[in-house]
Amino acid sequence: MTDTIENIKEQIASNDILLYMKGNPNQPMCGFSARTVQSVMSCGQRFAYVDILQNPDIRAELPKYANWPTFPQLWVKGELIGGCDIVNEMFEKGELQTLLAEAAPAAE
Ligand SMILES: N[C@@H](CCC(=O)N[C@@H](CS)C(=O)NCC(=O)O)C(=O)O
Ligand code: FES
Repeated sequence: MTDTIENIKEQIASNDILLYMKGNPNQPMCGFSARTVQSVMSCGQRFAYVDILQNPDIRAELPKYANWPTFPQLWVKGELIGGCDIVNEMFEKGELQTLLAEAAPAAE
């Protein structure tokens, strides 16, 4: 359990844009994850993802660590932004684009 939390902390610390989702960006396994990854991809920044269906330990522990009960979860610069509803609302307002552009590492 502690290893899982350490692993989660490491993932969050080392990825400025990180999406915990069901399935992967090319093949989401749930409508909530599908809609969220669509918005994130539309912002055009590189992002990391973790498929929680392949990582049941993370699926079990992250909701407690994050104090957020469901997936997907979008984390930006070490902070939980939210799930499907929040991310899509931000996208529609144009806020997600700005947030991710500011978080993305400068192009190399
Ligand atoms: N309203 C939520 C919808 C997400 C949701 O309800 N996710 C459920 C079904 S995919 C979930 O993660 N359940 C816990 C689990 O499957 O581990 C959001 O905005 O993200
Ligand atoms: S897997 Fe059933 S609602 Fe997401």
